[in-house]
Amino acid sequence: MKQGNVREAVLDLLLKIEKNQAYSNLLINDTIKKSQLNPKDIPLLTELVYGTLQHQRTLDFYLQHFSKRPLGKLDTWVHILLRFTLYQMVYLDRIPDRAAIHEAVQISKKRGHQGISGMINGILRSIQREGIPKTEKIKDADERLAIETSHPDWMISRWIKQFGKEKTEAIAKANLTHPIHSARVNRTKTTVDEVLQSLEQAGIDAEKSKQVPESITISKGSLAGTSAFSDGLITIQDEGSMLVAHIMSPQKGETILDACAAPGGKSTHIAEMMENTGEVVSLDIHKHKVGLIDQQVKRLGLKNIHTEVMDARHAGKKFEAESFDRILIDAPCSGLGVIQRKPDLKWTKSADDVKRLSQIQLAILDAVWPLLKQGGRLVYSTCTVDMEENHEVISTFINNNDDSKLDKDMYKRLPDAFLNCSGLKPGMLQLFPGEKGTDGFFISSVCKTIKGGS
Ligand SMILES: C[S@@+](CC[C@H](N)C(=O)[O-])C[C@H]1O[C@@H](n2cnc3c(N)ncnc32)[C@H](O)[C@@H]1O
Repeated sequence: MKQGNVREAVLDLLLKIEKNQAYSNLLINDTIKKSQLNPKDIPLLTELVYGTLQHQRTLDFYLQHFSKRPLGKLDTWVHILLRFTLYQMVYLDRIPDRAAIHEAVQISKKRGHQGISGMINGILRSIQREGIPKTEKIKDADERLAIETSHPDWMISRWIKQFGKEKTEAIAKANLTHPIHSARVNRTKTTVDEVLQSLEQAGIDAEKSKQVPESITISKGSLAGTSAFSDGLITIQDEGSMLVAHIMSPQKGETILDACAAPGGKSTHIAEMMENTGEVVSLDIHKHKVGLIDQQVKRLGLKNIHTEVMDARHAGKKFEAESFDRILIDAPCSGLGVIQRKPDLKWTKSADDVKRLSQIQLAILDAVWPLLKQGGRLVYSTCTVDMEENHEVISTFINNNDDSKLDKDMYKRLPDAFLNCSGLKPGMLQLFPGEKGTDGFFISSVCKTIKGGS
């Protein structure tokens, strides 16, 4: 397949993402599976789709200087074609500008009339001649940061208010870099060294993590088709997520509730730590997602996970009060910590989503709390960087429940590498993108006091 066709696939994908608000990662995987694309073209397709989504606002700032019409008035396909062609010109050194422009003009001739291809050619040639405009002229410093790092204003102002300017700049810049790929070794079946040997034979570059004992980091190659993956020796998982099971610290034979469990990354980690003893009850509100947990349980050869389709807010109807030793709520959230992997979240999420989600998070906490044994531990986590969904949800919950208290010893169960995290507070850890090479992630541990005890 010629490169021109790859770019047409990119245009179709970006149009679908823009119009249907479909998730980029799901759509790309689906397109790759269904299309006849030459495997050699897939890295370019992925780079153009993710890169354009990631740098969308900066690209629009540049384009607006050269377009006579407001960008919002252009046909969507024209706007998107300009965006991803400019992405190649600004960010991809290996593609000559004239080649990128030529491809854009060819596509525009197929899709539109002569006038449109002339306009596209005109805008792109002007940028090629004059260079991109400077952002220094943007007077408002917060708006400049938002445009330079391609984030919406509301997100940048929120982070500045919550974490300060310096931290916000670090988060926003880290969001533009490539995420680190890591995987968890299933120590019920094998060891880290054995997995590394097997991956080396499969041509994958991987090494032991310096941060989490059961983690390996991958610098080259895809794990999906390897025997280590199909034989259930590894699970692809970010190291921030791996910390959850460490903070839970489940003991052999315990009964654990994972209230929002699909696709099962953390349930399976907990079950592995319990070495196939006890029981992990894994709930999810969506039936098809519970099927995904079942697939992972089978692949990993685990015997101690029981799955059920259930809205965690109704768990009290099915399970007895004080019946679980530990509970995990890995809550539905805005996902602002995984922008490196899902850049479209910047353009689809809003401050209203954060508010709505924080109410659901609190409702789930309230519903499952009675199910925790006295003296037990509840771990709450999200993959977001936002105080309203994180610190505030936990503080509100603790204020409303006299038998709850922050677990001040939580840090003792963290691997040493995380003890100097800037977001570590008593009973709470906010991981920021870029700080420890993990996703932006939040974990809090809450203890249930024993009646009549302290
Ligand atoms: C962040 S994801 C969980 C990821 C999972 N813990 C893992 O590590 O693979 C949140 C999950 O909560 C589920 N969910 C949303 N609302 C729920 C509810 N009211 N009750 C139970 N599950 C819910 C979603 O379907 C989603 O699968």
